[in-house]
Amino acid sequence: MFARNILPTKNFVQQVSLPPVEELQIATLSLSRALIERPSITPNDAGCLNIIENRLTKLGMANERMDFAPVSNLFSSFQSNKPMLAFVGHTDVVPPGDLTSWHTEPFLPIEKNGYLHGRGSVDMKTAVAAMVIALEYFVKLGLKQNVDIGFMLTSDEEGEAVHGIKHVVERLQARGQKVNWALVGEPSSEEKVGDSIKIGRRGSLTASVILKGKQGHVGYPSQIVNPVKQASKLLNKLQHKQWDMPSRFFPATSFQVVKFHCDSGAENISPATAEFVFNMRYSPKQTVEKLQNYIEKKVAKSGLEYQITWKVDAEPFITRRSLIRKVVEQVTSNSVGYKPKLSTAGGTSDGRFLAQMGTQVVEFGLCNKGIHQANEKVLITDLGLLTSMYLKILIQMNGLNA
Ligand SMILES: N[C@@H](CCC[C@H](NC(=O)CCC(=O)O)C(=O)O)C(=O)O
Ligand SMILES: [Zn+2]
Ligand SMILES: [Zn+2]
Repeated sequence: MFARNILPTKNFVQQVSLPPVEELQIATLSLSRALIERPSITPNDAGCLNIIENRLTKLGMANERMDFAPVSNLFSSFQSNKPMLAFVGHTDVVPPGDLTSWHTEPFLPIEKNGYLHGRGSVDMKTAVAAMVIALEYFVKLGLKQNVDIGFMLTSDEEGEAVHGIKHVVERLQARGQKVNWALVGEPSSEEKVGDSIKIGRRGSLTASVILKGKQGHVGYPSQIVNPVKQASKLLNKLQHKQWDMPSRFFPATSFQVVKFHCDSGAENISPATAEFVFNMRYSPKQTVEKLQNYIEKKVAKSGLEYQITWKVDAEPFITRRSLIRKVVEQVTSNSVGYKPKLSTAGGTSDGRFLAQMGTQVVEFGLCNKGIHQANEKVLITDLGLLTSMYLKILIQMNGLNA
């Protein structure tokens, strides 16, 4: 249980007669299936947002398409001029990859042994469906809406992520519109729904390095400079370096090589260049400048001519104390009996764009086992559970601001 002083004052959920979880599950499953059968490989939305837009319109929401071709974006709200709680998510999915690794068709939703199978079932069409169903039931309850409820959805989260939520946030900022709290539905849970929520994310930094040597006959080593020798020495150092230690909320900074290329075109010629790309997920103990300076010095030490190109994909962010976090913690512990771990592990998320506009961001969704893998699947019973928790969050957030 929580210490009393961090609990929101009242449990408003207790005062409401909630729909049966089974009913929520059936509705969420049906909408999830409709979304999964659309092959929305990033940045293609494949009609998912139209389905959602139609349902939100029926609830009396004002929908704005903020598309930026080929990306589709939807911003919806009740336009009540009250502080806003926004549900944030994406309809795009990563490509299925090697089809022979799949036991089912990626874009054919199949229910088998208690699981719903299909690309996007984990990440994150089911969570988008759960958000919509939770709001439909919340509206049906007829409670007073003390906060405006918004939806911010995109088809560009898995790809470049440049014309998706970032674009929507820029449009809202340009007209002075604020989002007070954001609930991102990325699959934050580990073993059981609600056992882990994300309260921030590490930064992401990518670099491409080209080391230039001297090509020549492999049988005359004194006449050649093989850049692979320097590249492997350098990578060995960078891959084994302890960049920093984990802190209370952040895992340590990590370094991963994602591409390595050298090819002279023949077996008896050493290559003229070695090229590699690495990605770092960095904690707030680092800065981009610090990492760049360190790595550039090490590359220069190779003694070879080189070229480095940097790309800052994401800055780290964290939401420390916030109402939305308290409410999510309260709802999970009251619903499933355990307090979620507060995490910042995993990839980056669109939460970073909202954090930049001062929004309090929390990510809470289904279990992330199998994310981006072949044979993606979720437990069907988890769908009802997640929807009921989203519904309780809506009830509690609206009560708290009465
Ligand atoms: N390429 C874009 C956006 C990449 C976002 C991606 N995020 C996830 O996979 C989320 C997974 C999770 O919930 O942990 C990533 O981290 O690469 C960019 O780099 O900006
Ligand atoms: Zn995702
Ligand atoms: Zn993803």
